[in-house]
Amino acid sequence: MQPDTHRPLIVALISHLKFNGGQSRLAQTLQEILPRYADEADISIVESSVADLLPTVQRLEREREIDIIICSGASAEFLRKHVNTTVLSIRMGEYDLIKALNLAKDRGTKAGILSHQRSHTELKELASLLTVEISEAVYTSFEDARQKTKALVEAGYKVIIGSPTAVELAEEAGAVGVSAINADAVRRTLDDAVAICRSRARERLKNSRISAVLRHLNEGVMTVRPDGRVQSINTSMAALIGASESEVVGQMAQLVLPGLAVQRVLKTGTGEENQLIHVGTRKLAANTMPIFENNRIDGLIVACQEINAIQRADRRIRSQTRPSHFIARYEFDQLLGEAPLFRQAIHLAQLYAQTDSTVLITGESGTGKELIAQSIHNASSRRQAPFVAINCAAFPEALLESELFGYEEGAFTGTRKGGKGGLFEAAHTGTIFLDEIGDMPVSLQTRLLRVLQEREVLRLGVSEPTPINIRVISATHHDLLSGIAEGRFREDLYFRLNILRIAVPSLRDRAADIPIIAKAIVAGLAKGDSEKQACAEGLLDHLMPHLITNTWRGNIRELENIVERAFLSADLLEQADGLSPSMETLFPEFLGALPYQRQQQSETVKPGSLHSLGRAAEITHIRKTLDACNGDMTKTAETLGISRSTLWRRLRKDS
Ligand SMILES: Nc1ncnc2c1ncn2[C@@H]1O[C@H](COP(=O)(O)OP(=O)(O)OP(=O)(O)O)[C@@H](O)[C@H]1O
Repeated sequence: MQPDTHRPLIVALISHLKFNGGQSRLAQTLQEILPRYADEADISIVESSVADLLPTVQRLEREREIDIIICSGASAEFLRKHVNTTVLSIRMGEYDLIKALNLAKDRGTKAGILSHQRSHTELKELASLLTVEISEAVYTSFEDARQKTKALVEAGYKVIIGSPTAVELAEEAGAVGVSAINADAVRRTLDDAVAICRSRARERLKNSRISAVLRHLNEGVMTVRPDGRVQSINTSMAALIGASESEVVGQMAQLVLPGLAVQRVLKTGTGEENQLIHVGTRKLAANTMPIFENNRIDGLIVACQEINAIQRADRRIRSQTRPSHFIARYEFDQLLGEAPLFRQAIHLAQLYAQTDSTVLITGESGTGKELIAQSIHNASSRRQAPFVAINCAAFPEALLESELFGYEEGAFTGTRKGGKGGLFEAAHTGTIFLDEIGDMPVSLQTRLLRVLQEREVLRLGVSEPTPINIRVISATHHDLLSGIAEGRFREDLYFRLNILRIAVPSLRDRAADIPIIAKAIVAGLAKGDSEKQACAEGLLDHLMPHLITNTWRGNIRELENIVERAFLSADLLEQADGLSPSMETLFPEFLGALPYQRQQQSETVKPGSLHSLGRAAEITHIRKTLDACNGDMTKTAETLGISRSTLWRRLRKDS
């Protein structure tokens, strides 16, 4: 912002009926008081004949901008009508009048007072104090002043008090003129003029601050006068409408921004927000607000933004404020595995990433379905947008519904103030990953189908849908076709989801990858500690034959657990105090007397069988862990080393 370097110019104008070019007494006295204003303003004393008044001022105005002109009564009145510069009239004060009346008294005559426009009511009392007979005549123009002076003189008032012009008129009429406009009166008026200049400087500073703010706003701003015409625009608005300020100032705002609610807001005084208007090929959102001055509408302020810019900002803000769990961390090259079956699945996923179609990923739990979904998102054109994953098996139906669709405040008891957007809305412009889709309750499947068909989402308790732009990737370890046959899964939804399909092989089906993955997990855990790494790798070598047999039914999540255990146990087995645990105790699922073997899902468990006892012990353990974790499913799953969905499934089977 530029500093205010403006130095005000005040012109003290002394007018004379007859002016011969010399310097009047008043001008001389004024000259003496000028130094006191040196810090505030330039003051120029100008004398002129009444006849030359206007050309003189016009000449001065051409030379330099005049801030204020001060001059006496009728001259001030005359100038105000003809020039734009502010004109202050030098008024006689009571003290000036007393001095003038004293003079008249000394001359022993009645005194006539010529006042411009306003009569001095206090004069009568003053006159009685001074024992001078007075008569006041109020005039409005030079000619009027001349007539009134003449009349006073004819009525025996031989002293006429008034402005320098009145003095001349008195002398012209054969009376004595006494000027009531002395240096004091001019000084008072100069003080007023300087105060006005100061307040204008403050106003200018305020305005330049506001203009600086408006100039730097990205929003286009336009101010509109009460008559609906453009008063000003900032540079952003000029760019939006493709016209310069000088081209639009003074035009009807409605022509500049067609369809803008100018007249309506001026009439009602109620602002209108987010009005959609078209300027050429541009779509703008306009906010039109009334400006009130003393309770009256004094114009409008219009703020516009290009819709595209709003959407870009919205995307940027959303991505910056996106919770960390709405970000896909994995990329294809982070997925481990060389087995042809796995590589084929990845190749397919890479191809699908180039499209925007719905993908269904099938495979056993823990095979890496979510990682593949994340990698597809990160390789797709939506990579900058959110990746929102939800496990449909991990929530009770009502909670899953509100999580997915969101709700309006008051839609049900316990709603959050202001409502809450669901995950579909959170995934807008990005990808939603619906894990364990086969576990989604049928009622929600119907709502999901509507979202997929209409591409809009309806929050609970709301009738107005919100349009969304999302890619859907779903995953399941279930056989959805048997779900359809059993009435647990909607066939039409299956066809909607099953457009592109990826089958992720289980670890059993790519056993050759087990050592590769196990090694990578160890390296990750060792964090550069090569001794520890070698130790754990040695231990894993012992376990590897058991891991790669077809009897071990674990997938990568289970492999991670075992490798972590091996990594932590390697130290223990090294201890030479005879207390080190045996391999059998550490890895009972492979080496123990009662090996834990995962049951095939299809396998039925006969009550009373060894398996059913194992299941009962497992459930008891799960429940105990759940209690210890205060019901926190995530913590419980972590402690047990299983996924939330597996935990949920186990608990459901138990209930
Ligand atoms: N190819 C891979 N390379 C490295 N790690 C993998 C790979 N696939 C999966 N993982 C790891 O295995 C674990 C399980 O992966 P993920 O959650 O993607 O499986 P999922 O099939 O989605 O499981 P669920 O059906 O239980 O949700 C994760 O910790 C992941 O890091």
